[in-house]
Amino acid sequence: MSLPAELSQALARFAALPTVLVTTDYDGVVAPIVADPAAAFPLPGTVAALESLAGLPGVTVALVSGRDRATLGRLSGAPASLVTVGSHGAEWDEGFEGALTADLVELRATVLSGLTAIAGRFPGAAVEPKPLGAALHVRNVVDPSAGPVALEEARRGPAALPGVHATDGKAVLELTVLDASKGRALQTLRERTGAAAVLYLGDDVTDEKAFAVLTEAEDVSVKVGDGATAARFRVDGPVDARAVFEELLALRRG
Ligand SMILES: O=P(O)(O)OC[C@H]1O[C@H](O[C@H]2O[C@H](CO)[C@@H](O)[C@H](O)[C@H]2O)[C@H](O)[C@@H](O)[C@@H]1O
Repeated sequence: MSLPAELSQALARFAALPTVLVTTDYDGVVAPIVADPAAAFPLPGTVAALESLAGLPGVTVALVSGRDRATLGRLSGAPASLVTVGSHGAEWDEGFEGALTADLVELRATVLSGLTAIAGRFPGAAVEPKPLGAALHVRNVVDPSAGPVALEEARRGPAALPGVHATDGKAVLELTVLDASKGRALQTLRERTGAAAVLYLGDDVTDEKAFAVLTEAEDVSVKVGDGATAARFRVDGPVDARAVFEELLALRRG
């Protein structure tokens, strides 16, 4: 598989830097999009390439996902050498980015029950509980015209509660009680590693916050799939994303 020439050139410049941070979204990039969120497993070879990159001097690799961190670890099978950041940037190895107070725990329970009630009225809808909130999935709603109606009910209901943060995704509305940003997560990782440049691949609207902070000269932002984006480069899907990691690995190994 050959990548766009300009992307390959950017990867070559990136690979030549002393310290780099390789980051990626999970669903839609490492794992192809599938109907069942619990069955979204990595494309063969992608995690192996990331693990090999993480084993090279001067390279840090991180998965930055909307998934809760435990699920991200389980589904991805990521080895300990990969940093994992969950809940759209709010969930780290050391805990949440912010305090989950008793009030927020109660608010999270309200959000979960509100979304569950809505899902119960739309056959095929499902709720994915997360430590900081929940996601309402409508990909499998039986009546295709009903999915947007369910999402709109959620927007006008639980999403409108004070203190609730809503994020749109692919056939999903995610509600959290702590504000989170993949962009902030990348900035934190950049500071912690002292990396000269950051690579990030993402496929969804939430990834735009990550692309927005990749403003250094040798940063490389790659949109995976269709849709408006601020990323500098675009590839078609997870197979191409794997090719990006494999090409970077070959370049870095020299
Ligand atoms: O930030 P990401 O790693 O991309 O995670 C975003 C959300 O991905 C998952 O939902 C999406 O993928 C599912 C599996 O392919 C698909 O069935 C669903 O329609 C998509 O919205 C995940 O379930 C969410 O928790 C993540 O936040």
